[in-house]
Amino acid sequence: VSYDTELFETESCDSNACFESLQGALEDCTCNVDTIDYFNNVKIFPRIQSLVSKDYFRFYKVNLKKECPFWADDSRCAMKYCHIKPCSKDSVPQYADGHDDHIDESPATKYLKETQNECMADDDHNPDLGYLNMTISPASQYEIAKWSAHDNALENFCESDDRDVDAEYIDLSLNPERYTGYKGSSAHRIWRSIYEENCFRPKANPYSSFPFVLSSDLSNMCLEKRVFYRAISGLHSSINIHLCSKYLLSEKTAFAAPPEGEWGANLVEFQRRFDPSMTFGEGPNWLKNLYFVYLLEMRALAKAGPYFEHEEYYTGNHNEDEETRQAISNMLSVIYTFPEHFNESSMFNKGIQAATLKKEFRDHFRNISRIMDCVGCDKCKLWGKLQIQGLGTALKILFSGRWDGGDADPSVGPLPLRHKSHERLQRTEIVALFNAFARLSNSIRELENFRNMLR
Ligand SMILES: Cc1cc2nc3c(=O)[nH]c(=O)nc-3n(C[C@H](O)[C@H](O)[C@H](O)COP(=O)(O)OP(=O)(O)OC[C@H]3O[C@@H](n4cnc5c(N)ncnc54)[C@H](O)[C@@H]3O)c2cc1C
Repeated sequence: VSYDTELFETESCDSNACFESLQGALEDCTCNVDTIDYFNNVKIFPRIQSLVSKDYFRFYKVNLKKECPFWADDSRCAMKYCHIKPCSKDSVPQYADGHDDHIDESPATKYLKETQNECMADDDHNPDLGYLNMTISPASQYEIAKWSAHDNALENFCESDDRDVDAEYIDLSLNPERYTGYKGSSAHRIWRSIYEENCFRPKANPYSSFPFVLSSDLSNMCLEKRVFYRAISGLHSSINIHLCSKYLLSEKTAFAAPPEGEWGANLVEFQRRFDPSMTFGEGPNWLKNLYFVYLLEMRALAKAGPYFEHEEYYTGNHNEDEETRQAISNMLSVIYTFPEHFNESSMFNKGIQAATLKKEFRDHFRNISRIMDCVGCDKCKLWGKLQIQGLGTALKILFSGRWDGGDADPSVGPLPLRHKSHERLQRTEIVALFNAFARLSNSIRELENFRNMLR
């Protein structure tokens, strides 16, 4: 299948085709799209959005300066107006020299082949739109210092970059996920590498370009590999829905535009990305994958519910901490009532191979989180890292085994809904999981807006 770029240059049709196919069963779970639409838009969306505006969830500690382990630093070499000539032979590490056709699978060279021609792609970046606002008020800084002291006193077993010297708190409310102008070969290299990390492509990639995986091939994959692909694809959809719903409609310099520029929903952009006629029929499947990853994360929240209900949510402000805990309990009580949770017990249970597959699953996911350090736009990197860490936390709850057993609640039928566990999560994991779920919830809500625009 070759990718016909002309398709993307045609005017978008005003058909409702992406929504016509976006209904009914989701596959790999018992649920359907309409059930989730109603449940999310009416019950979950208002609760989770209010929750993530609380201080505990508003500040996310992350290291955005980590070097990309796979290719020469993209953001530096692709920056507009950079006076140092980007990617001159001397500035590129020896392994990226481009003369060696030999490809090995060591991390540093794994994705190298594509990097070599792409460092000059200056037009793919707009530093203004990708600008990350690092402001934290002095009062917040003081409070945050107290949080760190509190957290450091706890035992921590998981590796994450919030302890790196370069890790910094970022106020998520100052940096909404929206259109940044990050596109072209640099963004494609990231997505391609991520899908390549999905060892789980059904066959050696026969496609000369996009799409990386055809949905018709998914039925040849085992459930675990399909779940992996669908989770990543669902996240991809969510990111792209956000950039369509918060699109830069007119620049600040345009006549009569507000000083910030005018931001809002761009239906043509949405259709270009999801209409079946523009995506080899794949768009509606990519949207279904969004619902799928939403179910996955919601199930993780339910499973670790007893733990979340009793976590401290420490910010030093006792009243706010208590409010946060109550808001979480309230949202979880709604989540517990969802009738058709994703059932992870059907995964990784087929004999000896299951353990190997599980390890592979985890390793591949870790690699994806490392690829996030290669994203060449700080704002995209921030939200990419957060959402991958959130999804990783959900997978850990579902599949590490550490949240199984205990006192599961048998009153809810064959799938024990919530499990007591003595495991703890780090602050960044909790912040990432709830914010990631809030992003997915917001995407499903935004789909409703696009659906209404097409009526
Ligand atoms: C981690 C990350 C975060 C980003 N964050 C932002 C952001 O905050 N704001 C912003 O404006 N841009 C962001 N981008 C860029 C954005 O995702 C697109 O890459 C960019 O807009 C170019 O879009 P495109 O139409 O060329 O297709 P892309 O989205 O780049 O996709 C490449 C190809 O993948 C296939 N594909 C598309 N969607 C799916 C799917 N859901 N499942 C499976 N396959 C799919 C298609 O064949 C498509 O042609 C981010 C990119 C990355 C990698």
